[in-house]
Amino acid sequence: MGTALIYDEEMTNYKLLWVDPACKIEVPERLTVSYEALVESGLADRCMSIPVREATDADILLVHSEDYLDAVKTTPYKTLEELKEFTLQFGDVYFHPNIYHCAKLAAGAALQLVDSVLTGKMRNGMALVRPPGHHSMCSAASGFCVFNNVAIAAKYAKQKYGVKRVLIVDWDIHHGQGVQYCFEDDPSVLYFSWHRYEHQKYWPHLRESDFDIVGKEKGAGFNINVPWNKVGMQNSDYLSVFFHILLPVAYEFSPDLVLVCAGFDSGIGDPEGKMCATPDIFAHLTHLLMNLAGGKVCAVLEGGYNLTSLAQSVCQTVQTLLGDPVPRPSNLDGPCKSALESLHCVRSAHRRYWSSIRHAADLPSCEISTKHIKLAEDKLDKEEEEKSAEEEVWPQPPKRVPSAIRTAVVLPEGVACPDRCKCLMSAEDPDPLIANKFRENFLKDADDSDALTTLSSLIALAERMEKNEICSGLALVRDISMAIMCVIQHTAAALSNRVLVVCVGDGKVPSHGTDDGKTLVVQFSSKKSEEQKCKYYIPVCLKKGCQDASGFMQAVLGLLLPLGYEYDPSLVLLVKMPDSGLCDTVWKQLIGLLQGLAQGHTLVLMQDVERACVGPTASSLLGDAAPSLGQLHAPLPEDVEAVESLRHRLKADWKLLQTTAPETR
Ligand SMILES: NCCCNCCCCCC(=O)CS
Ligand SMILES: [Zn+2]
Repeated sequence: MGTALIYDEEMTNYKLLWVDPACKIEVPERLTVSYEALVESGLADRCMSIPVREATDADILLVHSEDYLDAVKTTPYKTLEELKEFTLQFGDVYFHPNIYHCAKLAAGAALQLVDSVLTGKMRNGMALVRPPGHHSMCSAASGFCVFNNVAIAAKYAKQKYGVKRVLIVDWDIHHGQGVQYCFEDDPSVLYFSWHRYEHQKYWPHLRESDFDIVGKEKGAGFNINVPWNKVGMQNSDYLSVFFHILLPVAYEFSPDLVLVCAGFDSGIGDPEGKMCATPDIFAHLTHLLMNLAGGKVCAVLEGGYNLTSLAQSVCQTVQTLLGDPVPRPSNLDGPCKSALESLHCVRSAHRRYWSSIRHAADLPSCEISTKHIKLAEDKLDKEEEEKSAEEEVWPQPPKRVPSAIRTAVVLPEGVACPDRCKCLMSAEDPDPLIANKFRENFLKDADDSDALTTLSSLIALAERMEKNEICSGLALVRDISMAIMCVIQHTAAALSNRVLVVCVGDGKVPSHGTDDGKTLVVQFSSKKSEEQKCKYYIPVCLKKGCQDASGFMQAVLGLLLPLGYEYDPSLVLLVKMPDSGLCDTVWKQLIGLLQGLAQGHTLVLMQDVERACVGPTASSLLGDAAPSLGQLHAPLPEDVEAVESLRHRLKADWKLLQTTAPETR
């Protein structure tokens, strides 16, 4: 199954017909530059183009009132003066004779995308639409939005396909208040939004956009607001919120469908957002969502007003939906103080609803109250306009060239090569020099020619991954620790290399290279390790080892991913120790998530008895979405304690582990 792309140039055929400074940025070119960038980069051709359709009245009435729909229906026949008059009843939006038609196409595009994914025709997809939707409400247009495309899509998915739980991730820089109002008492739709807020000083200046608004009645806990109280937020800030709020809750919620209010005004250079996150961050945000709901992710364009930044961010998102490896997360230097305060506030507001963040520290009541400096809005907006917007510049996103071979395997005799994989067995005798080195350093039994063959194939695989000829690999070996040593020593030889070694299960893991940081070892096991712990050797002791999905996933999302992203390895060596107790679905989730690192260069080592695991492992390495884990129960208190105490001990060295602002004395 492929990636759907839904776009129709008819949606460019409306624009602002009068002077209105607040609306002048919402131009037809937003859509043309996005689509043309996809065509130019060859990404459009790799997608399946799905036609738009007009949303029907019934579709629109899933969210909007009849009065509102009837009123909007009159706009095509209005004169310019009547359109201006009609517009005055709403805020920061404009009407045009053709905008009703385009609004029906935008909503219809989202529904076509949902149909393609929920019928199983497509794996995931993106709809490039305007007008955007997330600000529009039951009976009102707002913030350039006429119909709430994503809210309609969520209602439609539940009604037509019986979808039980929908996750809406709104990474646009504005609060989608229309979505919040639509689902605030609905526990079947989890709405997550971050947004520029500045303690209510920023548009739309709503008290209900703050972190303490969590949803109503049965919907309490299913509305997550992350206010950014300063501009200039960077990649680290966004990733920290994913690792420590969105992902733990999303995995606990276990959605059947993920809808993204994909606004790119949260990217660098945008005049509205004034943030500093670079376009490649959207590759990571998309990737981190792609193992939820069995990969059923539907992204619908919302905002984005810097045409360069917008086009690059759209390409980063679509290329990730297509399954291409994501760029390395360069120089993440940890979340800023203001982001940590927001993180702390949101986690403490939601800890009572979600067991995955139950342990979050409570808010000291005095601090960080939701300061509402209600200043005169027009004064503020004017201030905003006056400041000269210095042109932001940022580097081109790195080229993301998929390897010729996605996954290669090194298997013992008699183990079938999984389909879509390349089997590597060095037929010719290994280079005598290397063979001797192996004999001296690794082989217990010098004449063990099998081991020699396996090791030389393994190194050949690692070398071809380094050259990006092969993206990921899987090897079945008899002696796991020998294989680990061999790969680490080989890889460490190249100066710029850093290897993240992730071990699941008990067993001795070589600590070679952890003293100088060339290697970072994270081992999940049920045994306390007596090994001296240092910054680069992190044993994670879980009560049931890797058998309890909740505890394990909490450790992966809140500990392993932040560490891995901050460490930014060139290779991930993922080792499944014998009898790790890890079930296939959790194993596949782990493989899927770790491919966000090292441009997807994941090398999996398993004991040669694990033949049954070759197929499932290969499937995940090939980019197939991992099956959903189902709703996760509360992690064991011991596991929460273990992960929390590790995080507290390590956060001085690893800034992405922080979830609260450092004590300000
Ligand atoms: N520049 C400061 C004034 C704020 N103007 C807000 C205009 C509505 C934005 C809505 C939007 O972008 C949809 S994603
Ligand atoms: Zn926006």
